[in-house]
Amino acid sequence: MNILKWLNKTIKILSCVDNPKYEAEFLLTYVSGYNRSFIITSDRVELSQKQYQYLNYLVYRRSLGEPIAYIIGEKEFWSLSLRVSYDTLIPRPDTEILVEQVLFKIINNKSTLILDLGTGCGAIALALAKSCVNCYVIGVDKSKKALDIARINALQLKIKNVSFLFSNWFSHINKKFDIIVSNPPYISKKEITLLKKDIFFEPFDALISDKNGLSDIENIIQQAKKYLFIGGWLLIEHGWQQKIQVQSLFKKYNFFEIESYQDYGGNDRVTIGRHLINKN
Ligand SMILES: C[S@@+](CC[C@H](N)C(=O)[O-])C[C@H]1O[C@@H](n2cnc3c(N)ncnc32)[C@H](O)[C@@H]1O
Repeated sequence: MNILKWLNKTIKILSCVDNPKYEAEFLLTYVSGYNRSFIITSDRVELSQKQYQYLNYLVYRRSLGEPIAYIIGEKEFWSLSLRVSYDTLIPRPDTEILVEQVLFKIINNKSTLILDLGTGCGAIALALAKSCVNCYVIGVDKSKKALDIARINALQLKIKNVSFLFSNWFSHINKKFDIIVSNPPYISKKEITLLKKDIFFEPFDALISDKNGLSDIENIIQQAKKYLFIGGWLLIEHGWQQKIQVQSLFKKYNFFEIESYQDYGGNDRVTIGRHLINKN
């Protein structure tokens, strides 16, 4: 079968996804190694039997809703190509807002010790470590399999000012940090049923939290001051409807300079607060 015929057939099969043409072309470039302009200008080129069979297998997986990132085992975040697996959440572009806040509002090239709670494939920790050579970042997770992926990513990207360790939130942390960041699970059990089916391929432990999605966020905010130097910052990613509740939790646990920031889609996404006085 030639490229044109395969594309036309695949675009129909993938009509259930948001952008079938883009995804069909993406899978074709991934399997064939041809770039997009070659695909467009040379669409009469025949696919080999091996390419054809492998492509159809990947398209079948995609048609069942499996995210492209799991199919190819990779996702770009902060211009870093990161390995992902079924044990890690797929990093989202919205999370780059949190990285931007740390780098441009708080650090300003100062030497800084950062803790990333719930690091998954290491996206936030690696983006911060790569962008700030004066920083040292520790990423923790309760999923040992996710930590293995994060360590592979650090090795492949040759990022040395980062390390990853097991911890159930703060359970294995015994020092203080300048900055604590987290993109914790924050989706409620009720809300998850309303989301796109792609999400059911991701680890539930990375997504769902009790108390309307706020249980892990509260747990982190409540404990964070013990692990922050005076003047240190806590930054938390949350759901677009959780800003008011998250700001209240920052106030309840005596954080100052509380502010929230929106993602690229204009949704409230990250709330930050500062530890200024030693009062619980
Ligand atoms: C929403 S994912 C975020 C992953 C990654 N930081 C990112 O932004 O792509 C939440 C992560 O928190 C981890 N996690 C959930 N509960 C945890 C706990 N009690 N202690 C440590 N990590 C936890 C999950 O395994 C998952 O990797």
